[in-house]
Amino acid sequence: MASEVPTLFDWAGGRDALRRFLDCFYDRVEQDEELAGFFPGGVSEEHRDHVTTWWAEVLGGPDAYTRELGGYAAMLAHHRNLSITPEQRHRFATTMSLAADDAELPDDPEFRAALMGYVEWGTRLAMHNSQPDAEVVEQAPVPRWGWGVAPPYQP
Ligand code: HEM
Repeated sequence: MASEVPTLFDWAGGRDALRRFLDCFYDRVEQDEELAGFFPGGVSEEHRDHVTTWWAEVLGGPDAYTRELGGYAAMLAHHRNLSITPEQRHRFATTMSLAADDAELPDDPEFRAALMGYVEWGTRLAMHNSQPDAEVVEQAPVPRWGWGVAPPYQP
C-alpha cells in the first residue's frame, strides 16, 4: 500500500544523516576552485544548518524551513543574482553525488535515483533563478520530493 512507503527523509536516516551529507558536501565545496568563491570565508555553521532544514522538509521531514526560515521565497532570494554558470551547476550536482557516498547515505539505486533527481531539478532551477534577468516564480511551496517511478521494492 502506498501509505507504507517510507519518506526519503526517514530512508536517508533523518536529520542527522542529512547534516552529515551536507557537511561532506560543503567541506568539498570549500576546497573546490569552481565553487569556493560562492562562500567567501567558508561555509558557515548557520548556512549548513539552514540548508539541512531545507533538505529535511523537501525529503518529507518536518516543515521547519517553511515555518521558521522564510520558506521558498527566502531560499529563492538567496540565489538571486548569483549568476551560476552551467559548469558551476554541474560541479555542484556531481559534488553532491560524491558527498552522498562520503556520508554513507543509503546507496540503494532507488534512493540514489530519487536523491539525484531532486539535485538535478533543484540545481537547474537555482541556475535559472540566479541569472540577473531571470523571470522567476516568487512564491511557491517548498517542494516535497518522493520516490518517483522506483519506490523501494517490497514484495
Ligand atoms: C538542489 C540545489 C540547491 C539547494 C537545495 C539549495 C539550497 C539553498 C538554501 C536552502 C539556501 C538558503 C539558506 C538559508 O536559508 O540561510 C541556499 C543559499 C545559497 N545557495 Fe543554494 N541551493 C541549491 C543550489 C545552489 C547552487 C547550484 C549554487 C551555486 C553554484 C548555490 C549557492 C548558494 C549560495 C551562495 C547561497 C548563500 C547565499 C547568501 O547567503 O546570500 N545553491 N541554498
